[in-house]
Amino acid sequence: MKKRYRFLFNFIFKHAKDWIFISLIFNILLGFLPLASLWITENLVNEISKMISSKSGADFGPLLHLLFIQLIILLFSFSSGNITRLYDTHVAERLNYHLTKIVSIKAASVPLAYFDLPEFHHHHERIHGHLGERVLSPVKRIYAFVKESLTLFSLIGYLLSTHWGLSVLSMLAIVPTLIVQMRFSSQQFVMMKYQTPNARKANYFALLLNSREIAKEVRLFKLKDYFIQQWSKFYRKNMNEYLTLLRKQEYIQIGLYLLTSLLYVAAVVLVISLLRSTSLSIGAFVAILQSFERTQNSANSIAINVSQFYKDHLYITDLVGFLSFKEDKIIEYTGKTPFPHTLQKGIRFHNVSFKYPFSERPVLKDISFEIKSGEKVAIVGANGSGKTTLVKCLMGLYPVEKGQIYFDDIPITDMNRDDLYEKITCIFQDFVRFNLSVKENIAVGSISDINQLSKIQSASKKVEIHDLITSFPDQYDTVLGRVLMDGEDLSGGQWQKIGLARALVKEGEIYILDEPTAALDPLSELEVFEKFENLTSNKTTIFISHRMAAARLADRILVLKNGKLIEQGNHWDLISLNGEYANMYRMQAKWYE
Ligand SMILES: Nc1ncnc2c1ncn2[C@@H]1O[C@H](COP(=O)(O)OP(=O)(O)OP(=O)(O)O)[C@@H](O)[C@H]1O
Repeated sequence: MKKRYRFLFNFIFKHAKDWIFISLIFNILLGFLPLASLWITENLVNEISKMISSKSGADFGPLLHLLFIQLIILLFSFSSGNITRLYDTHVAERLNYHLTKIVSIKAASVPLAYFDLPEFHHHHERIHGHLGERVLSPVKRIYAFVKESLTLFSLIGYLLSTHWGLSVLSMLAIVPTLIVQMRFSSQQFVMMKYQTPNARKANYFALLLNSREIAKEVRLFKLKDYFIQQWSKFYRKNMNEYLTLLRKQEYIQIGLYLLTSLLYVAAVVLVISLLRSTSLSIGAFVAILQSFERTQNSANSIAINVSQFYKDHLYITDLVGFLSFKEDKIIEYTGKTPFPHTLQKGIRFHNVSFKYPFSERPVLKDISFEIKSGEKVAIVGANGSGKTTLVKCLMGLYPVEKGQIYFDDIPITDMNRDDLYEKITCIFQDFVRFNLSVKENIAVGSISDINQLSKIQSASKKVEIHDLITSFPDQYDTVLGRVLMDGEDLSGGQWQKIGLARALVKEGEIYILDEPTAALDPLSELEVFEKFENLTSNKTTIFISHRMAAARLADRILVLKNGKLIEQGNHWDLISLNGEYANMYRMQAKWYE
């Protein structure tokens, strides 16, 4: 509780200190406005009735005086809404900017394994949207509470000065309203929380229907009806539950209005009897009825604000929960040792075993091998044998469960993680095709070089994509993809060259290619690997491929099967071993006979 509100207060204080004070003063003034209004009404009505009943000439002086004050009050009351709305929106936008930034930085810095956790995604989804407004909301509610309480107590005081029964009647409606409204809010929030998984599924299907990437499949496989049906199933379930709750709440709300109206009628009866028995002025009569109505509005407003505050409180809990999201099962490397300037000995896996944090299935089983500095290694094996997982562990994206990985005898657990990412370059099989310019698409390999066009050009020349790029009217500023704007579309093979250029632009120590060449024909793939080997001649390279002809080029081949390293050696060693590799090689050789 404390932590949440410390965060909230510090955050708003840091970015909207002026708003905290100005808004409070404004609300205090607004809190007394209804009482001032009533005082004017009472006096105006009395003054007018005096004028009507007066037989001698009317004195307009006091009336004009009262009308002038009334004008000021009206002006303040009408314009206050616009001014506060504008000021609040201004501050909310400012907070939104800062919070969206904090949330995005958090999402981009958590361990990769968090993205395997549905709870992490649900959390993210719940706090999504209008962050500034929602963070400001609890403070606005407190201020509104202060404002309405001042109004309520000043008016109850006014009613009390006339008759205690009037204040009792007006207060009788407050308690049930307060309880019911608070209950409504918590029900709605609980519903939103448990509906998140279904809402995410509905959004996912809606996204599939709108996504450019899968537009081909949607048409070709006639998936439209199936996806709409799935979307509708999840959407309607949530919608029906929400509407049922809303209906129930509306019925209760009508019951509450009935109670309030009865209390109002009782108050009117009491005032009429007072008119008859005491010397109550006509102005006071009008003001009492107005103030009775106004206390009900204030009570309602207080109840809504308290109950909505509860909703806001749950939201803040979620937001702070997301910002401090931690899953104990997921360990992080927090070492400080820098990566060696140049790798001397190489990489060593020592009895490494691994299973994904939320799975019981072992993926890597007791793996040990060494890669010498500058060596070219290929990893082969059937689908799901653990090749990508092995390189993910090597890059420190997933911490290993048992065993150790060494870089020149420095354990990965001691290594500075950012330094490690800096020295290892990997192009994955599903590398991202950004809807950004060619220049950016290549420079993401080493984003600090975004303005070094000669470096970017040199990388693209090496992978022979420079000529194509310069044939575009905007050359390196040409946008790739057509989602954000009217850009150029590249073929699968051309994109892969962009991917390789991305790897080359970074001057790393270790280069990993995880099948980024899968879309190329076997001969082109072979060519790319040969070329890549030459371009990175003195660097350590690891490439994963299903094509044994490409693996032949490697100094050493590691063969994985069901998470175990079953063979290693060069092509001829493994052929003469006549094991798994030789088998795969012969099978593939047959395709080309
Ligand atoms: N994030 C994850 N969480 C849980 N299990 C995973 C995750 N990623 C991969 N796996 C599992 O780990 C096993 C090894 O997957 P991996 O991607 O390493 O195989 P691979 O040898 O690279 O396969 P392929 O040749 O098909 O790319 C698979 O059984 C896969 O289901």
